[in-house]
Amino acid sequence: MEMEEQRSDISNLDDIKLLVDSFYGKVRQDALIGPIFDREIGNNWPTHLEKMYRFWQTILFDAHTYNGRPFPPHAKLPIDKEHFERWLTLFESNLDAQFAGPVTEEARFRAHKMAELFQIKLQHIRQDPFRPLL
Ligand code: HEM
Repeated sequence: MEMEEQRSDISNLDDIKLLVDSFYGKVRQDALIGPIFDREIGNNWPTHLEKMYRFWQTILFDAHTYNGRPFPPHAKLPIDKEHFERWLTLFESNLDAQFAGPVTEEARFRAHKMAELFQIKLQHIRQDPFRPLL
């Protein structure tokens, strides 16, 4: 007999930790974007992961544990369309391998929106670095 698929939705902080840890585990192994993260983050992975738990907790559960500004750390990175596409591919395959449901769909939607917004902002600064960012 075939096993029924039993993915449940993202429903608590432990789920978010699992999502974030497994995603960045894959990111670090990726030949295209892994080195960019590792060069910037160096020994600060635990801090970055903590920040990302808070970020997703704030977005998905309306728990206001993140109050940073997501864009500035990306402003000077050598990232383009292909890097964002890879980021999203890894994010979605990792997401779908573990979770399913409305909160999962919200995570997918927000990841795409942020990637889109970051690319618009990057294009804007690269056109004219002296124009104010925000
Ligand atoms: C290839 C694309 C990307 C690269 C290379 C990248 C890389 C980075 C790096 C190096 C940092 C700074 C880490 C640190 O020093 O703590 C960072 C922070 C962050 N990234 Fe990305 N990122 C990418 C795409 C995205 C996307 C699509 C999202 C959308 C969810 C995102 C969300 C964030 C957030 C929320 C922070 C923390 C900002 C803060 O408060 O300091 N990133 N990212």
